[in-house]
Amino acid sequence: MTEAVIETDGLTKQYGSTVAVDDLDLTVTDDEIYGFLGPNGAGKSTTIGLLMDYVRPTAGTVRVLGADPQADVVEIHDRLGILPDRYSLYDGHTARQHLALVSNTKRASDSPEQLLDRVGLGDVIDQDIATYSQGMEQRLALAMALVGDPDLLILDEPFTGLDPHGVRTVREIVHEENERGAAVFFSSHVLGQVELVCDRVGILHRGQIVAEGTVDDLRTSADVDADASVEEIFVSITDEAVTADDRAVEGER
Ligand SMILES: Nc1ncnc2c1ncn2[C@@H]1O[C@H](COP(=O)(O)OP(=O)(O)OP(=O)(O)O)[C@@H](O)[C@H]1O
Repeated sequence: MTEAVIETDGLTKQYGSTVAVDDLDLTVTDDEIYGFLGPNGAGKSTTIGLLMDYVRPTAGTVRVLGADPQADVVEIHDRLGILPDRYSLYDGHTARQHLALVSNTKRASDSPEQLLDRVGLGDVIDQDIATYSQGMEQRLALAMALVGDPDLLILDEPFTGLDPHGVRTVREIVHEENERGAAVFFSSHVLGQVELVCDRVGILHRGQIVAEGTVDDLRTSADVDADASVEEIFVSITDEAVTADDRAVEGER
């Protein structure tokens, strides 16, 4: 029997006249790898911010790991690993020190060597992170998300800045974590990787889910060829959503 690890009901976030997340009903279960896709500005990072209680909803509810992020933030953060879109690393400190910081907060006892080996940073564990490249920083941020064997991993654009080896490493880690028993929720623009990794995807457009299912489901429902790539499916579905919006605006005139 699966349980929901993410559940939103009518979730809405408005910034002035901009509706970043619009009446979103989203469910992710404890056994799945869910890809959260959408064009720039669709509301992916805002949704993740709402799950993490970095921002507060204008309307609707959120449950993460069965708890309310506004009330049970510590409990949730103890059981969750997050790779945010903008993370802070501290120049003058090593990767080992960064992991120790997260481990202390979570009262976890992971081996920093093992975690950094997994992300390909085993050789630079005691090097000042000021010397790290963008891809190395991204690998360290991923290692920090893995501390404490989380039940849920939320990864905002985990492939950013990574070379092909790094992309493969992330894919392997996502699978390993899922096999260990963690659910994985990640946003991505790297559409080629999505089919290789995700059990299910949701496509967000102007704060609303416009398509959801397995990549095969979406291929069948979208107006594309049977062998269409995820990119072709994505473009077809989001273009269709734009056309539907334009028609609705025309209808209002
Ligand atoms: N703090 C904020 N103040 C005002 N508007 C915001 C704020 N954060 C996000 N927005 C707006 O909300 C909408 C959704 O933004 P969000 O960053 O969630 O999209 P995204 O799907 O993550 O985009 P990207 O793929 O470019 O990272 C955009 O129109 C954005 O301009």
